[in-house]
Amino acid sequence: MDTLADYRPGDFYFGTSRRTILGRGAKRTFTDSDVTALSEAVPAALEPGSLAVGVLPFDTAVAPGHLVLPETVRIAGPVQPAHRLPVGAPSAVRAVPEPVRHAEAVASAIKILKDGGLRKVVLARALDVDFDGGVSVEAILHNLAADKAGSYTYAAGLPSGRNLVGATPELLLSRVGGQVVSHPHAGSAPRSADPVTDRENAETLASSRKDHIEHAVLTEAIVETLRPFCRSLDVPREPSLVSTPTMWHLGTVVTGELVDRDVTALHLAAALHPTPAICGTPTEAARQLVGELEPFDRGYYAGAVGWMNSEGDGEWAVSIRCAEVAERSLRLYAGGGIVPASDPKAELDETSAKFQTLLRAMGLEL
Ligand SMILES: C=C(O[C@@H]1C=C(C(=O)O)C=C[C@H]1O)C(=O)O
Repeated sequence: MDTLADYRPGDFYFGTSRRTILGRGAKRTFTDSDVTALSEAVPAALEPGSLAVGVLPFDTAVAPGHLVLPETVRIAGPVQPAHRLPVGAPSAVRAVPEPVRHAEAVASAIKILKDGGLRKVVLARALDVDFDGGVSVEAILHNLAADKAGSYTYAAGLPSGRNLVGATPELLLSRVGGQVVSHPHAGSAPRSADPVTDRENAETLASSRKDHIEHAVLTEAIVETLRPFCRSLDVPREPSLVSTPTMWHLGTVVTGELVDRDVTALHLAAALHPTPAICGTPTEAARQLVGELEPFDRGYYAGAVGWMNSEGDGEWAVSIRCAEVAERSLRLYAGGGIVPASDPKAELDETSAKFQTLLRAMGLEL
C-alpha cells in the first residue's frame, strides 16, 4: 500500500520517518478564521477511530483555518522513493520582492528592533515560478520524500483549490496520550557539498551568539505557552544542531506531561501558533511589522499542517519550506528571524539557502 504513489492534488498527505497518512475527500469541512472555535468543533465531530487533517494559516485575518474529516484515510509505513519524477517546465521565475528590497526590509526591521520594543521579527520573501504546461504537485511531493528534505513531508488542499506542498524540519506540537513534544527551530546556516565547509558552517552556527539569542526567544515562548498545560516540562539547557539536506539549524526538543487529557493536539497547536520561529516577539507587534514590511500575504506559509484523532492525539508541523501550487504556477516562500545583531545580506542569503529545499525538489538550480 503506497500512500505516496496514490497521492493526488486535493488529497492530504503527511509523511514522517514513522508513518505516512493519506486523506482523500471530505465527509465534513471546517473552514473558520476562529481557530479556538475550530479546535472545539473538530474534536466534537470526530467519531472514534477517525482523523481530522488540515492546515492553519499564518494569520487568520488573511486566510481561514481549514480542516477536513476525509472520506477515506489510509495510514501506512514510511516511504522513501529511489527515483525522481519530472515536475514540469518552468518558464519564468520572479522574486517577490526583488532581493535588494528584501535586504532593505531587513535593514528597516533591524533599525526598529534596535529602537526597542521588539525582540525578534521573522521576515520572508517569495519566488513566483511560471510553468509552460502544468506543474505536478505529485512530483514535487514525491521528490521531497526522495530527498528526505524534512522530517515532515506534506501536501494539503487549500480552500482556494490550490495545494500547499512542502517538507519541514519543525514540529510545532505532537500529543500522544498525556505526552506532548515541541521541536522549535531557530538559528540557521546553509549545508555545503564540501564536508570541511559544511562542518565549519555547523560549528559557526553552534557558537553564534546572535543565533543563540534568536533561539532563546523562541524556546522561552514555547515553554511559557506550554507550562500552564503541563504538570512537568523537560527543556534542555542548550539547543542542539539539527540538519536537513540543505540547512543546519539550532533546535530544542521540549517535552511535557499534560495536566488535562481533554486538551487536544489541535488546541495546543493553536495556542502555540504563531511562534517566534515564524512571527516574532512580542507576537502582535511582530505580526504587524511582518504585514508592513512584506509585500505579499503569507497565506498558509508559516502556519501549521497536521492531523488529530478522536482521542485528541495528533501531530502539527510548522508549514515552512513549502510552495502554494496553482495549475500553471507556484509560489515558494522562505523567511528568517531578525534580531538587532542580524545582517541584511546574511539574511538574504539565508532565505536563498532555504529556497533550495523546494528548488531541488523541482529540479531547479538558481
Ligand atoms: C521561517 C523559516 O524558517 C524558520 C526560521 C529559522 C531561522 O530564522 O533561523 C529557522 C527555522 C525555521 O523555524 C522558513 O524556512 O521560511
